[in-house]
Amino acid sequence: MGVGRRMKKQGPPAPLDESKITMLKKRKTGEAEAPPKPVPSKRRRSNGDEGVSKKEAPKKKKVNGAAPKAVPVPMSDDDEDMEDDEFGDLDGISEGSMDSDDQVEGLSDLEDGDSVVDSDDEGHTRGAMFSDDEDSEAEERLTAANIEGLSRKLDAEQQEEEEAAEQEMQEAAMQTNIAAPDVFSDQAQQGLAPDLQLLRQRITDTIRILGDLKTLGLPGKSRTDYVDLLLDDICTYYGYTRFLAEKLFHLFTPREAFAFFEANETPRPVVIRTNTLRTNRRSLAQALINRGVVLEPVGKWSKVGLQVFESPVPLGATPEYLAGHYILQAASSFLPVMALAPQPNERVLDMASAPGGKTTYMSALMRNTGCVVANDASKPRAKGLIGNIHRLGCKNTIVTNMDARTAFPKAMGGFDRVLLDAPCTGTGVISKDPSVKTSKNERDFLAIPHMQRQLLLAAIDSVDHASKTGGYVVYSTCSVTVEENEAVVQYVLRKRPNVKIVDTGLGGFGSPGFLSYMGKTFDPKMALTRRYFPHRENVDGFYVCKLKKTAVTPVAKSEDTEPRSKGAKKARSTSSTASTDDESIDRTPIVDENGHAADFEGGAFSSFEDPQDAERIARAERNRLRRKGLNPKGVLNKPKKSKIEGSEKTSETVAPSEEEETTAVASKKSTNELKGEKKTVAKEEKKPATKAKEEKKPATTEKEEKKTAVKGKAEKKDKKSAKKASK
Ligand SMILES: C[S@@+](CC[C@H](N)C(=O)[O-])C[C@H]1O[C@@H](n2cnc3c(N)ncnc32)[C@H](O)[C@@H]1O
Repeated sequence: MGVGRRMKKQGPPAPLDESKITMLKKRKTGEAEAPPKPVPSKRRRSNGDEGVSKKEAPKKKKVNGAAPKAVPVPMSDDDEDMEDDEFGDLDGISEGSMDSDDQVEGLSDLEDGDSVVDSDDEGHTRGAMFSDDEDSEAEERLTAANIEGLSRKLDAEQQEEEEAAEQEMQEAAMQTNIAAPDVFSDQAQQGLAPDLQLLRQRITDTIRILGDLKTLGLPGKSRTDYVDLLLDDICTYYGYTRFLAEKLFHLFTPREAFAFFEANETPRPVVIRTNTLRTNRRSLAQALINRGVVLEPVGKWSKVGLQVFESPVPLGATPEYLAGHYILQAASSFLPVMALAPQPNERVLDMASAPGGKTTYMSALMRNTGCVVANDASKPRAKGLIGNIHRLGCKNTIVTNMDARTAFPKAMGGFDRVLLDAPCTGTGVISKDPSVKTSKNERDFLAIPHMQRQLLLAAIDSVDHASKTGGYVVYSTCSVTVEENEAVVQYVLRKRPNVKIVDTGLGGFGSPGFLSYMGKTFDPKMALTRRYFPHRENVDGFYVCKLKKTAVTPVAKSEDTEPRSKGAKKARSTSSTASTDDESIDRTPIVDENGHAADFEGGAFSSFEDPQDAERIARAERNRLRRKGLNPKGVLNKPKKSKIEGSEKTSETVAPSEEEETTAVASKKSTNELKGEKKTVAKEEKKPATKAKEEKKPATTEKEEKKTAVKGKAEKKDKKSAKKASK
């Protein structure tokens, strides 16, 4: 982060939005309109900043007029303090704090039951950050050093608010004065370079019309016409492919979709996570403020996050960074770990862990006890993971480099908890990686969810359901699409009736998972899963689901007979109920919700055997042919040709061959990502039936070749004898 580069460009990012929690709190207490209660004196800050409202803060800056000053504060916290910080650092935040009378029953802080405080409450001093009853002097110095930067931030925030208000007023005026605009009138301009301002205007107009189509819609124009136009405009304005724009658009109302696309154009706040194995948040904040960094706690929901507004030094190269006191980590990626809640002395698996943001957080929560197996299939990425583990001082961590789909639970199983932070399309992090806008196609949305399903089944099978302390799996992605989230969870619920969705424990932060989408309904408990959006919570788009395993997964016969690794055996034998391999295998067939036995043919991992999948695959195939300029009906209805003879697919061969292709895409993708995994991929790509066909192929060809050779010789002889005769 350069010196104020981003600040100059676009002002500071808005603080992470906790309004959901706050609103809940207000609703519950009925205090929404009530003025802030006076804070008990022992919790008040003693630096004279009490009552400094957001608006007053900038005045102070003018009076002082000085740059953020380095105020040396002794780093006196001992180990005890470090633990304090992780689990209690925000206790007693000054102006924002409430005494016990104010605490809202049932609305506890996410980590330790503190009441949740609205950071936007009037009278709440934003400068009051690190208050601690025992150390108010240190806090005072710390706040004084940070106040200048915070003031600047507030200035910019205020300006932003004023601009937004003005824009809103203009829009409102437009809405009342102007009749419904004819958004189709300037379509003739298509083909010319788009006037972005006009385009944006048309986007907002179309959204407004869609909000009240009956009154504002033109006669003869349907909702679909308006949605089509809007999607075209969104693609042109923001640079998405039509395919992805449509997919994302349908997650929201048109108005909210616009907010989502807009939010993808601005970066999320820079956040760092305090490594409590090395320091505590207060000491870290103090050290960074001394370097001129402007920051504040990320929000009441985390005890270890710091949101950085401005830094005159690169955050990835400070002495504190090099000493492993913190890691740069998006706020939303704290959430899966918080949901997993690994406990000291547990055995935990992080299935796809590089570069280790979550692994190292788990290790810290476990206070370097127990064991974290951090796996990643990519060797280069695993190197980064090892670097972070060393830098942050994680001593309870083992790094493995395997394809988690096939390696677990064969190589190791019986874990107390498993985190699967799955590889995904990244539609939640478009602001970080805008290439997603154009690079993700239909094929990705088949292959990636397929891989996610395989990984999640493996995650479930790797957990010890009888763990005394755990038995949990957390599934997360940084994508917002339903295919990669609810649909994956729904699939594994069907395949593994021995798991159920449980509360993530992340409180009111985020939105509930979808209960239905595009005509498909999901498990009612899907509402317990959490979704996070850039435009709602000002964090990267994320999905978190927590599952509890309630019984052993039956193992396919082929797996039963396979020798287990020593690690897996040991894990099983140490699990609280299972003393031998045999005992740990529950042979009762697992049935799905329709009473059908779960299908474990061909191993614990399923392939595209679902009718739902087959349908999607067939659709993808038709689209592929269309893209090639072929008529799918013509091609697919052609009589079946043998695979050896031609590459063209017939209707009978579509589903299986697409399956192979999709698996190959998934495998190819992982091969690209994962060097050194080629052997596994090759094995998966070749199915026995295909193999057999291919093995036959040389024999057939040999025969044909011989025939041709004999034929050729005979023809030559004929020609020679004909020549002789003519002579
Ligand atoms: C979303 S990233 C993980 C980020 C990580 N959890 C963190 O917090 O730093 C997904 C990871 O999955 C890995 N991956 C992809 N396919 C995999 C597979 N089949 N088995 C294990 N890891 C895989 C990728 O290499 C990538 O590092």
